[in-house]
Amino acid sequence: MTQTQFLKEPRTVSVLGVDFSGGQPKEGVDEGPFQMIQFGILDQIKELDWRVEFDGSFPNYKKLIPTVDPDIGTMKKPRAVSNVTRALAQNIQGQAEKGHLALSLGGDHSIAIGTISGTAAVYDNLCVIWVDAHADINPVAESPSGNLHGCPLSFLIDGINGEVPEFEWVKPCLTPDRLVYIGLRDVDIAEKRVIKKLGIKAFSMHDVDKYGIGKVVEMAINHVNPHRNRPIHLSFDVDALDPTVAPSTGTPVRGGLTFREGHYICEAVAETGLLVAMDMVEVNPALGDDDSLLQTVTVGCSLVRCALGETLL
Ligand SMILES: NC(=[NH2+])NCCC[C@H](N)C(=O)O
Ligand SMILES: [Mn+2]
Ligand SMILES: [Mn+2]
Repeated sequence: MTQTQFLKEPRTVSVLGVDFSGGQPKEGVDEGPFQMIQFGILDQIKELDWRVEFDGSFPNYKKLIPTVDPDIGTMKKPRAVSNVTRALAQNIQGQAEKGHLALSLGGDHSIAIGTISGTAAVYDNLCVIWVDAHADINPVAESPSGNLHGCPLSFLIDGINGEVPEFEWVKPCLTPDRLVYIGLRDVDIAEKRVIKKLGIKAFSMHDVDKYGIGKVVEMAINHVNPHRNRPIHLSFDVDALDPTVAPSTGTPVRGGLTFREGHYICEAVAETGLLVAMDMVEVNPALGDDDSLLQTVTVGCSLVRCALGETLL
C-alpha cells in the first residue's frame, strides 16, 4: 500500500460528484459522475483499502445555476460557473482540511477553478499535474469559444486574466513553476503565448513520442516537485486519451495517449505518495453509442483506481 505523506489515517477519499456542464455547450457531461458511481467506483476504491466518504446524494450543484445567465463579453455562463466552482472550492477545502484525498468526478473541466482553489487553500505549496489534449489556459478575453472549460488555469495563475466580472472571489493560487502539462496537442494561439511567456513546462504528444511516457512523467514530476515535498493535485481530462480509447467526450482530438500511457501516468503519481486531490473530468455519457459510453466510463474509473494505488501485480 502506498503511504501518503499529507493525508490523515485512516486514509480516506472524499468523493464529490460534480454534476455540472456549464463550462461548455454539450449536454450530458453532468451525467459523468452518476455513470462512474453506477459503474462501482466507490466499492472499487474501498477494495484498494481506502475509507470512502460519499453521502449517497450529490451536493446538487444544479441548484446553484441561475435561470438567466447572459454572456459577459464572449464569456459564456459566467454566473453558473462562478457559483458552482465557488461552492465546490469550499467543499474541497473542507475535505482537504480533514486530511482526506478529494476526488472530484466531473463534469466539465471548468470545475478545476473550484477544485484547485480548494486544495490550494489548504496546501500552500501545492503542485498541479494537468493531463489533457488541451491547455485550458485561455485568457477569458481571448478564448476563441467563450467556453469556460477552456480557461480554468487562467484564473489560477496570477497575471493572465486580471479582474473577471463574477469571479472576483477567485484568488490566483498557483505559480507557473508548480504546473506541468502532459498530453497536449490542441493549444490555441493565446495559450501558446501564455505558456511561453510564463515558462510553463508542457509535455505535448510530440514529447511523449520522442522520449516515451516513462521519461516524460519522470521529467514532469521532477519539474513540479524536485524535492518530492509538494502535495500533488492531478487534474485528468479524459480527452487526453486517444478518442479510440475514450470516445465519449465533448472535444476529442486525434493522436492522444494510449490506454497504457494514461494509466502509467496515474500509477507513477500514486507511487510518489504525494497525491492529495484528483479530478476526473469530461466523461460525457451522452456522446456516442452504448459501447463508447461503457468504454469511456470504464477507463475513467480505472484511471482513478491507478492513481489511488491499484497495481498490475
Ligand atoms: N476541458 C476541455 N475539454 N477544454 C477544451 C477547450 C477547447 C478550446 N481550447 C477552447 O477554449 O474552447
Ligand atoms: Mn481537454
Ligand atoms: Mn481539459
